[in-house]
Amino acid sequence: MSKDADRLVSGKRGEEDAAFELKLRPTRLAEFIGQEKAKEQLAIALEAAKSRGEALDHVLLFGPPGLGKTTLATIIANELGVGYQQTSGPALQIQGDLTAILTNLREKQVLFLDEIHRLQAVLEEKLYTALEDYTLDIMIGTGPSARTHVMEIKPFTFVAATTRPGLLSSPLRSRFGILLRLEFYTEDELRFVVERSAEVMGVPIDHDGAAEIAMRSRGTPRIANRLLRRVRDYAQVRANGEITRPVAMAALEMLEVDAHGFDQLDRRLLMTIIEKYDGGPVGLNTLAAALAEEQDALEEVYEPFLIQIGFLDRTPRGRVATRLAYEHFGIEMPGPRGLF
Ligand SMILES: Nc1ncnc2c1ncn2[C@@H]1O[C@H](COP(=O)(O)OP(=O)(O)OP(=O)(O)O)[C@@H](O)[C@H]1O
Repeated sequence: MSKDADRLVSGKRGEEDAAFELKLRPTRLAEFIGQEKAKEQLAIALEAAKSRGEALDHVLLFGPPGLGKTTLATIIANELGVGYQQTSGPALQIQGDLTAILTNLREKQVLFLDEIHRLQAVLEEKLYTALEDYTLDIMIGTGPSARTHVMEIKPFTFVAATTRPGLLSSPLRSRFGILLRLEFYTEDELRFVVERSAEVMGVPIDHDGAAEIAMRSRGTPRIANRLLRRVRDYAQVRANGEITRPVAMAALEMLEVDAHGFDQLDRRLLMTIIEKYDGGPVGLNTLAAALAEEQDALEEVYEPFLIQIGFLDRTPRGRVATRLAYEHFGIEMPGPRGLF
């Protein structure tokens, strides 16, 4: 498991998350909290496809990890009443794997491909005709006598997810009719997520306890659910089992998750920019080296939330700590730079 997935406040799925997520995952669109824009767009497309009796257009879901992309893919299949199959870019290694999946598709089913930005280029090209007109070019034989056979496959709905839409080629992007961007959740929405999960898990929690967990969950349901599990343990061992605000606060303090949901790594990231690079700008690769972290993890997982809450700026010359970041750490911001 990567270092990042070990973090309590990472949006990436860790091993322990998987089993819980199966239980906690909403199964219908009406149970899916928040993401109103994406939900409305999807609801209309679903109804239209159902009334025409056709396969739903291909869907691209994008946004930071843990916001509900996999959940939405399963909801799409449930709402359409069709089969669901899941794979991922890194899992597909050879052409034969993809061919086998595509030729075994059932009518109008959903095929979900996670991390599509990590799909190999040869496999991506193979997908083009499958997505465009439900056909597959299959090579028969080798050498000069090789022939291409065009094979028909069943109409299906391709649902792909990515945290890095910018890495997709334009021919691939153009094959999706429905593009859904998932945003960070508000604290109120996350409170609902926490209350709903607590109910499913049979954990007593009051309104304020749920609000405290929501506030520290970095706009991300996966983190909210993970913090809820840790706070539940604390409540059972150190309190009477019920999660109230003081119990949640004490548990999260012990876990070193602060009021913004920052953990040590966020603090280290911002403090490195402030102290070592005078607040920035500092290039992503330099920053990654200074923190001994992977560039991808910084860009995909840590930065989006810090940017969203206005603590970090991504400029053409590099990353910059903002006034809010200085204020958070009680450090005076240096005066305007580059005047002389
Ligand atoms: N809108 C929501 N309402 C309630 N629970 C949600 C919602 N979105 C996500 N969750 C919860 O958060 C967990 C993570 O969601 P999901 O696995 O769909 O994230 P993801 O965006 O696909 O992440 P990744 O791309 O890392 O797989 C799920 O178990 C689900 O319980």
